[in-house]
Amino acid sequence: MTQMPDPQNPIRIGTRGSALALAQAHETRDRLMAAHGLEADAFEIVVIKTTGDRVLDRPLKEIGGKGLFTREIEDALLAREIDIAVHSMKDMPTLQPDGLVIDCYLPREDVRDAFVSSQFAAIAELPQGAVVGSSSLRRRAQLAARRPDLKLVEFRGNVQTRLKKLEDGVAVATFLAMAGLSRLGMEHVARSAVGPEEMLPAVAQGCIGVERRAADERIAALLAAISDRDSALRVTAERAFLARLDGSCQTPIAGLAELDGDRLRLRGEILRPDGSEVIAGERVGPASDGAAMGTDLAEELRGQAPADFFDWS
Ligand SMILES: NCc1[nH]cc(CCC(=O)O)c1CC(=O)O
Repeated sequence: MTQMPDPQNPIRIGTRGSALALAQAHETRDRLMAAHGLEADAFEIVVIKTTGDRVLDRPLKEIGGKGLFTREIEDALLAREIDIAVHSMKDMPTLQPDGLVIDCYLPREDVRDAFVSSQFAAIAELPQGAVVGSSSLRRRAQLAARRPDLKLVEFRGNVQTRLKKLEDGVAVATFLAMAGLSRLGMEHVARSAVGPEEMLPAVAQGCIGVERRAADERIAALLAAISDRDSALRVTAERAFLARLDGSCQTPIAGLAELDGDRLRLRGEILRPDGSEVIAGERVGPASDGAAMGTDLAEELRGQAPADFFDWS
């Protein structure tokens, strides 16, 4: 029989310390409590600082390397300092270290980006030459592709920091994930949601994934009860697409899978960082073929990309 957690031997949930990360860790804990009839004292939330949290003064692409927001948390899992790790799947490398797996995905939040501005209601309203803040390679490239007139400035930091920069007039608009805002109870900050036709979201945007030690059967059984099948199917397709394209985190990539019954529609897009070229495509097929569709779509887009498309240096 599976040994249930108790206050003497709590399940240790590893997470980053940002307000959003903590909200996601609490959501995971609450779902586990509800699924297994446990009290909050059966869990302990362990905050772990990552390189991405520490280095705030440089653009992410300069700090470079994969797993900027995840490596220290995975190390803690492997060292048995925590039992599960809660992640924004958007920030996760496509491969997990030996000994770790992610096979639990929570029901997905809104996948769209939010347009945030006190003066303007949507991208189309931005005047010629307006200054927009974003440090996301994808959002910057997508915006530049649509609106080459806009001026883009770096905008690092958590939601509160970025809103403060807007207030201070560093830029007139920025973008945040709708999912992050709604998990923080800050939906009101979004002036409008940007549809996937206008801005295809990042792979796995809005999806929380729970990582564990592959050999930990007790935790596997606990997590199975809260794993969402639709999220898993969609994120599997999107991450297969990403995995086949990836390499550096220097290539702007977007991808979104949606389910209609058992049919999965996967859209994908790669861009030049300056938005001067966008290569997009889609696949539709049975949901169980998501991974193959992702790989296949990635191959198609790679096939259309000029030889220099993936070297940015
Ligand atoms: N890169 C940071 C990050 N990772 C996940 C989210 C939002 C929540 C999500 O997409 O699940 C954010 C912030 C943002 O893009 O506004």
